[in-house]
Amino acid sequence: MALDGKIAVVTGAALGIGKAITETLLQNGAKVALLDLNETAGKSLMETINKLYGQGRALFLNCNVESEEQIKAALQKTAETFGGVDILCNNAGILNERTWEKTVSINLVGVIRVTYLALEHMSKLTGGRGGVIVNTASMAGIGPLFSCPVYTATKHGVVGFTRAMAGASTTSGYGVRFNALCPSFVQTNLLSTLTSELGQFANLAESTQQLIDKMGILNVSDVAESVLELVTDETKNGEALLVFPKGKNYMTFPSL
Ligand SMILES: NC(=O)C1=CN([C@@H]2O[C@H](COP(=O)(O)OP(=O)(O)OC[C@H]3O[C@@H](n4cnc5c(N)ncnc54)[C@H](O)[C@@H]3O)[C@@H](O)[C@H]2O)C=CC1
Ligand SMILES: CCCCCC(=O)/C=C/C=C\C=C\C=C\[C@@H](O)[C@@H](O)CCCC(=O)O
Repeated sequence: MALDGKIAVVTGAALGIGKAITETLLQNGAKVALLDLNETAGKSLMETINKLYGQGRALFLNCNVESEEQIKAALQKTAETFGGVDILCNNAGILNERTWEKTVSINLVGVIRVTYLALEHMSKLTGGRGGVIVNTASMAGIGPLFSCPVYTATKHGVVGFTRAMAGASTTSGYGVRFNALCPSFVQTNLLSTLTSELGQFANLAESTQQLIDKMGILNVSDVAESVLELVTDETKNGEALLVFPKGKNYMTFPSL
């Protein structure tokens, strides 16, 4: 799938991995709607992008993925401004084991909410052109992180949702591919604030730090390059792409 003229929506686009995904999609010719609840960072990024890539390539929309109303409005505005939706990157996420219901609401329910509303614009069954959805899960969506059980559960949920939606799409004819991105540790705010967010599992911070030291830390641009692969390679559907500092590989699941 070539990206020239394609229209992408990225959630959690203002900072971290979402910002890098946005930049990579723009560098490859897409127009991007940046959805985030951080208005200051989002607007500033949009201004920088439009100076760098030309006016009208990016649109910031203040959108909390917990709000059905805000998601609907953001998708409608994207479709009206750019002319449809071809690519969705469900990337917004938090790690907080104290406010764990919020972690579930953003990381898992948010992905489902945005997906269902975006499919109204993307699915060939409802007048869309088809396209691709990439969900930012995590390596914690494949193997558990002991210091954050709820975060782990949400990411396992995202991987399962992605794989089931890929099958539903193929079987029903949405014309939309679904893939999950599963990076190991990445240098972002989420990682640097980790120890204060573990709640009752704070005693496990040290062993998690040992795991981080052992596995190493990715930079956001490596992760964004993997998103580009999942977006452009039309053979990929229902995949979970593991990304490590030393490389990447597609997860093989047992066939039941
Ligand atoms: N940093 C890491 O080590 C890893 C992160 N991930 C996942 O990558 C995704 C992005 O995380 P990072 O870039 O690391 O985090 P980050 O904290 O640097 O950036 C997250 C972005 O999402 C936005 N956001 C948060 N809640 C939101 C909401 N309710 N609605 C809309 N936007 C919201 C924030 O304002 C921010 O711009 C998350 O889903 C995270 O779980 C996955 C594997 C590793
Ligand atoms: C705790 C910080 C989470 C930061 C964001 C994120 O999603 C990063 C995930 C990175 C790697 C996950 C690896 C999981 C490995 C486990 O399945 C197992 O090998 C080790 C478990 C031991 C432990 O948690 O201490």
